[in-house]
Amino acid sequence: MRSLPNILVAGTPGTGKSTLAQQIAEETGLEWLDVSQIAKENKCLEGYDSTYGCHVLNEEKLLDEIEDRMEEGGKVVDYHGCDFFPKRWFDIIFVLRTDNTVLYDRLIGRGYSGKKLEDNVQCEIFQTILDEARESYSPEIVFELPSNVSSDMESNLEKITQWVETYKQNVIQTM
Ligand SMILES: Nc1ncnc2c1ncn2[C@@H]1O[C@H](COP(=O)(O)OP(=O)(O)O)[C@@H](O)[C@H]1O
Repeated sequence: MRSLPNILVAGTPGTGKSTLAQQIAEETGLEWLDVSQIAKENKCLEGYDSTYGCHVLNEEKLLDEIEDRMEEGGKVVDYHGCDFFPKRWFDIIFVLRTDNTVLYDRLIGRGYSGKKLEDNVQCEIFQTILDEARESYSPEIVFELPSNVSSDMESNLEKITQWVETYKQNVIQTM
């Protein structure tokens, strides 16, 4: 058991991952690894996908980049995909879920349109990320959390903070 847990926050773009991950870090003292930023800074992005208007992630390079920090424990990672991370890295996975109409408005607000908008809303409708998480990790460590309104965010933060506290207590008891 790691002395501090690693948490993955997954979900379709716009479901609130980076907002929640930052709040978890502030509240619990765990360190937020901003994977998108780390990928940019360390040249882990290559090629350009014109349909989605984004760069293609070199997953192996990103994993090498964050491996040492992940092995230390005490990290919060947020990313839309979750199947390419080593299974051993995470103690718990939260998948944020947002109603399609709410998500649609958030993505429009972010400037998404056309196929990029449609595909992301469909990804949420078909619970693609939740299925991916359940297939990639033990289902008992994968939790689905609603993320429609700000009170959802607050209650998610409270639950996760409580979980981290319980984890720390269990570590102390097993020492
Ligand atoms: N539960 C929520 N209630 C209200 N607004 C939210 C909620 N979750 C996210 N948002 C808003 O939606 C937008 C996208 O959130 P963000 O954290 O960037 O999503 P992601 O990292 O999943 O792409 C932000 O403007 C954020 O404030």
